[in-house]
Amino acid sequence: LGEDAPRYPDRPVPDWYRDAKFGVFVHWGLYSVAGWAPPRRPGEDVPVELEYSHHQYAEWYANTLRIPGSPTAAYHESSFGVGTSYEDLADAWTAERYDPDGWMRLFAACGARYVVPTAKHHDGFCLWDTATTGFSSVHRGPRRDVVAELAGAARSAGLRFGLYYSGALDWHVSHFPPIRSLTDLFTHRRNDPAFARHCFEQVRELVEAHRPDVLWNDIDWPDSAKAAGPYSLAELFEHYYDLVPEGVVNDRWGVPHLGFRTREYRTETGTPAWAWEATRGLGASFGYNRAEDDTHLIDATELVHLLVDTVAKNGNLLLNISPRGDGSLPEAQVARLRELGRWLAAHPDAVYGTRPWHRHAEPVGAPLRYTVRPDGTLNVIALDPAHGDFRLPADLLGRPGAHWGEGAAEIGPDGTVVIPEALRHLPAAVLTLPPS
Ligand SMILES: C[C@@H]1N[C@H](CN)[C@@H](O)[C@H](O)[C@@H]1O
Repeated sequence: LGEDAPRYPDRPVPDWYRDAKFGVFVHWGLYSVAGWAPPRRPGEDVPVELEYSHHQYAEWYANTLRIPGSPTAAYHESSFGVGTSYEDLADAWTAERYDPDGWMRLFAACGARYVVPTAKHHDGFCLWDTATTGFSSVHRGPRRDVVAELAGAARSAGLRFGLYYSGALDWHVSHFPPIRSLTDLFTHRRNDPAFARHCFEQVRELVEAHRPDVLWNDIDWPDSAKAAGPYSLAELFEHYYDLVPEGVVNDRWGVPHLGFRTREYRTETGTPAWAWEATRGLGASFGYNRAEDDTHLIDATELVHLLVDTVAKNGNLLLNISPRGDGSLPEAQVARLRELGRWLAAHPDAVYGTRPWHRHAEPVGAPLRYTVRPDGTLNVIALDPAHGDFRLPADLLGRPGAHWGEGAAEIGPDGTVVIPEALRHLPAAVLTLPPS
């Protein structure tokens, strides 16, 4: 870094974030009106040359639509007619079933401790009362300050409130050809000072109006803001932390300052020492995709396993929900969220406030995950207990006081742990071992 490179703060990730473990991501925006992408089931892939023309992310609709011959271009014309542009959809966005309080009460009931809605995605449509553009939910479509309503509803529901911002891409103010490759993704974006100021001013509005507990930037930030000076990223971070002392940022700003690291539809292989967050949709898309059905969604048991595996590896899970354009929540997604919430409500001490053990799982043998409570109690979490009894690893043999929640656990001299019949239907059963 040159001598004029700005100095970035070195801040620990706040305990509230590390203790929270589970958040809900909300991708809701103009793209939710069309709400369509080529659906993709778990494990399905497309050849790399079709990666962007057949993008599975429905929130990429504005880009995919511009790729000649793409399925999205065909869907758009057949659904909205040849003369309708993506931006015309802004006036068709009524959000008549949008219920911010209902959303947040549901997320809190499902065990989320924080929520991160999109304030502006790559399409450039802003969901707050911004002075920087008329392309917003206040000036067009819903004619509502969505971010303000979500911030109030989240905090009334006892949730920490974060905001997603697309710092690298804003297709409303950029005039590049459509992104058709990973190379395009990093070249078809503005890095000029005018755009850097535009982004700075938008995020400053959001920070000053809503004091978001999380600033979740995506992909990168305009390069011209990475040197010291007015409208620089360093200045924005300083302003943010002054106003939000317990605030935290992610790792997608393109500078040597980060809070938690992010993994999108991926996980960590081991247990990193740093705080990180796994994020994914319930299906293959973050934005609502009407072409997805139950077979495209992760099932509830896998969801519990994903959360437990992530927490055992020192991570948080930021699970996305995709509201429809009218503001209603897809029932199949809500059902999975509620199922996860039921498991979490019955096993809060296995997750919230825990920290990793010295290993997250067993290299071979029983599918176990480990977390440690603040008092040193070890949670031995058996995934899929229906598969029956398992053997405790040698370093846990002989530790007294093993419990299954209410009752003492039966452990044979060879370490065989009998899973009570009453627990075998659960996505995961939690055996506790008192501090050694
Ligand atoms: C959380 C996801 N991040 C990607 C960029 N990696 C976005 O392109 C995508 O639309 C979604 O917002």
